[in-house]
Amino acid sequence: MEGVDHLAHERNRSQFDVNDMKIVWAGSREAFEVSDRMSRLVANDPAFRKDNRVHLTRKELFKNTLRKAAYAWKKIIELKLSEEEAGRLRFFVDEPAYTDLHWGMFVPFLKGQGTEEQLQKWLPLAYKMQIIGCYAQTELGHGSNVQWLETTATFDPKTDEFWWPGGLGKVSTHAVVFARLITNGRDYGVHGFIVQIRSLDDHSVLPGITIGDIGVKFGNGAYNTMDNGVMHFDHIRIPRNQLLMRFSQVTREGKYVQSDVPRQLVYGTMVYVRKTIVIDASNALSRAVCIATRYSAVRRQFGSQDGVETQVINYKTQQSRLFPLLASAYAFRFVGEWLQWLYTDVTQRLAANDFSTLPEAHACTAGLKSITTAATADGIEECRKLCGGHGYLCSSGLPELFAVYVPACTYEGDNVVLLLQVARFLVKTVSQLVSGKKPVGTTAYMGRLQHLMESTCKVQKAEDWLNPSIVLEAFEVRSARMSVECAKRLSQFTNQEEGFHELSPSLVEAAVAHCQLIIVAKFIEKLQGDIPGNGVKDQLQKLCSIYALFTLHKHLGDFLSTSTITPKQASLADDQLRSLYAQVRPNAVALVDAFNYTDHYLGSILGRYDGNVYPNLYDEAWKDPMNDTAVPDGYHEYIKPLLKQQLRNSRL
Ligand SMILES: CCCCCCCCCC/C=C\CCCCCC(=O)SCCNC(=O)CCNC(=O)[C@H](O)C(C)(C)COP(=O)(O)OP(=O)(O)OC[C@H]1O[C@@H](n2cnc3c(N)ncnc32)[C@H](O)[C@@H]1OP(=O)(O)O
Ligand SMILES: Cc1cc2nc3c(=O)[nH]c(=O)nc-3n(C[C@H](O)[C@H](O)[C@H](O)COP(=O)(O)OP(=O)(O)OC[C@H]3O[C@@H](n4cnc5c(N)ncnc54)[C@H](O)[C@@H]3O)c2cc1C
Repeated sequence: MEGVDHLAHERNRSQFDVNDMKIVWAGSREAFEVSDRMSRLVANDPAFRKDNRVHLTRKELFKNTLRKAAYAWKKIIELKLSEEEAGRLRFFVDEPAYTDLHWGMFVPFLKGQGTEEQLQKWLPLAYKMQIIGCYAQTELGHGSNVQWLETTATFDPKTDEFWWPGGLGKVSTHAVVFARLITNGRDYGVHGFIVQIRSLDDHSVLPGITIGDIGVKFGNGAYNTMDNGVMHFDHIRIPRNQLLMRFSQVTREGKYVQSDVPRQLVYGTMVYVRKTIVIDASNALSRAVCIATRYSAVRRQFGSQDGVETQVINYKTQQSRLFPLLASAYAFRFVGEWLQWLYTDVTQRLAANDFSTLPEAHACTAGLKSITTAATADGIEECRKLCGGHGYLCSSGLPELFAVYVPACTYEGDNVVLLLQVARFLVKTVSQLVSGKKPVGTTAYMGRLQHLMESTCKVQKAEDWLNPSIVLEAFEVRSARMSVECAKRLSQFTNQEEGFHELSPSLVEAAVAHCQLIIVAKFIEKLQGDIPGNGVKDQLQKLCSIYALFTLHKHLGDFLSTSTITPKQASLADDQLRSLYAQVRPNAVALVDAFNYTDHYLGSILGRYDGNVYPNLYDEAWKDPMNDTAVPDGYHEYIKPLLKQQLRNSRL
C-alpha cells in the first residue's frame, strides 16, 4: 500500500484546474514559484526535521530552535536569498523563534520610526543580524492599555518590569522599549527607544538589567520554542539619540519637539503586524482544513453499501462543519491581500503627509485581526474534532497547530479590546453623518443610510442568494442597522464613556458585523476581477457564497432582529447552502491541494498527500519512546507490588 495515492479518485473528479488555483491562492505566479521552491528546500533538508519536537524537553526544544534558526540564516546567506525568499524559507521552517520578532517587529519598527541617521546606524546591523532585536512593550501590569505603561524614560528613571516580549528571554541583544517620555518635568506619553540589553562580546546581560524566560506556555512544544521574556530595569541610562526620533525629537537641551503628525504613528508597527496576522490566519486555517479534508475523504464509518462504508466527508453534518472553514480560509486569503494593499496605500499617503486614511487602516487591521484569528482558532479546534480520535494525536498535527495559533487571539492586541476600537470608529462615523461628513472606504455604505434603513431583502427563491448584490446589501443593512441602534442607545447616556462601557457587548457585535461585511465585500470584489484558469472562478464563486451564507446562518439572530431578512428568507439561505455543499463536495480535495503544502509543512499523518494514513499511524506509534520496551520503567516499583497485593487479597 505504501506510495499508493489513496486520494487519486478524489483528485480525478475535481472540476477545475488545480495548478491555476495554486496561483490564485499564492497571489501571483512569482509568489507561487518562490513559495514552492522554498517549501521544497525546507522539506528536503533533514536539518529542518520537526516530527521529533513533541519528545523534546523545553531546553532541548529551545536549543533545537536556535540550531534551526542559525542553519536557516546560513542557507539564506549561502544561497543569496532575496528578502521575500528568506521570509518564505522561515515561514516553512514552521517553528516560532526570536527571528519572528527580529524581522517581524524590530526591523519594521526601526524602519517606521527612525530618522535617516538612526536608520544608517541600526538597519545594517539588524539586516546582517549583528544585533538581534525584540519588541518590549507589554509590562507585567499593562498590555492592552498602552497609554498607561509605567516605564518612564527621564533623566531620573525609576525601575519597571516587562513581561512577554518574544526573543527577549534568552536571545536578543537589543530591544525596542516602550516608555513614557518625561523631559523638563512633563510627560509626553509613550515613545519607542532602542536599548542594548546584552553584551555583544559574551551575551551577558548588561548591568542594571535583569532578564529571564517567563516559563512554560500552553501546549506541548508549540510556542515553547520561543523565549518570551521578563525584563527588569534599574536606573538604566541610554543615549538621547536612542529615542526613535522620526516623528518627535528631544533636543540636546531636553526640549521636546513634536512634528506635525498624529501621535498614533508611534503605534505604526502594531498596524503592520496586525495586517500580517490576518494573512497568517489564512495560512493556519488552510493548513488545518487541508488535514481535515484529506482525512475525511480517507476515513470511512457506517453506511455500508456493497461492503464499503461511507467516506465521512459524505455526511452532510461533516460537510456543514468543514466546508464553511474551507470557504473561510479562501475568504481570509483575499481580505488579507486587500489589507496588504490598504497598508501600502496608507504608507504612501503618510509619506506625503496625508493622514486621512489612518483611522480606517487602524480600524480595518484591528477588526480583521480580531475576527480572523478568533475564527481560525475555533476552526483549527473544529478540524481536530472532524478527525475524530486520531485528531487528538500529536501526529495529526492539529494539537500543536492549535497550541501555536491560539495566542494570536491575544497578542498584538486582545481581540475584544481591538473590536471596541472598531466600534468607536463606527459610532464616530454614524455621528458624523449628521454633520454631513461623507463616509469613505469600508464605511462608504453608511453614506446610503436612509436606503439601508428602509430597504427590504429581495430574496424570493433559494437561487436568489447566489446574487452578489443581494448578499452584499443584506450584510450592509445588518451592519448599518446594528451600528445605528448602538449609536441611538448611546445618545441616551449623558456620559458617553459610561454609555460605551454599558453597551460594550452590543458594540462588539456591531463591530463584528462590520468586519464580516468587509470580508464578504472583498471576496465579491475579488471575483469581479479577472481570474484565469479552467473552472477556477466558478469554484471561488461557490466558496464566496458559502462564506456569506454560512456567516448569515451563524448570526441569524442579527439578521432577524434587525429585520434585514425574514425567517422564510433565512430558510431559503439554508437550502442554498446545502446545495452549495453538494457542489463543492467533488472538488474538496483539489481545493485543499491548491494550498500547495508539502507533507513536511503540514506535519500530519492524517493530512498526507497520498492519503496513506493507517500504516503510517501504526508505524508512528511504534516510534514513540514509550514503546522502547514492552515492560515499562516503573513496573517493578509500582505495578508489580500492586498486582501481587491484589493476588494476595483474592486468595484471602
Ligand atoms: C512579529 C511577527 C510578525 C509576523 C506575524 C505573522 C506571523 C504570525 C506568527 C507571529 C509570531 C509571533 C508574533 C507575536 C507578536 C506579538 C507581539 C505583541 O503582542 S507586541 C504588543 C502588542 N500590544 C498591543 O497590541 C496593545 C493593544 N493596545 C493598543 O493597541 C492600544 O493601546 C489601543 C488600540 C487599545 C488604544 O487604546 P486607547 O487608550 O483607547 O487609545 P489611545 O487613547 O491610545 O488612542 C486613541 C486614538 O488613537 C487611535 N488609535 C489607537 N491605536 C491606533 C493605531 N495603531 N493606529 C492609528 N490610530 C490608532 C484610536 O482609534 C483613537 O482615535 P480617535 O480618533 O481619538 O478616536
Ligand atoms: C504568545 C504571546 C506573545 C507575546 N509577545 C509579545 C511581544 O513580543 N512583545 C510585547 O510587548 N508583548 C507581547 N505579548 C503580550 C501581548 O501583546 C498582550 O498580552 C496583549 O496585548 C493583551 O494584553 P494583556 O495581557 O494586558 O491583556 P488584558 O488587557 O489584561 O486582558 C485581560 C482581559 O481583559 C479584557 N479587557 C481588557 N481591557 C478591556 C477593555 N477596555 N474593555 C473590555 N475588556 C477589556 C480582555 O478582553 C481580556 O479578556 C505576547 C503575548 C502572548 C500571549
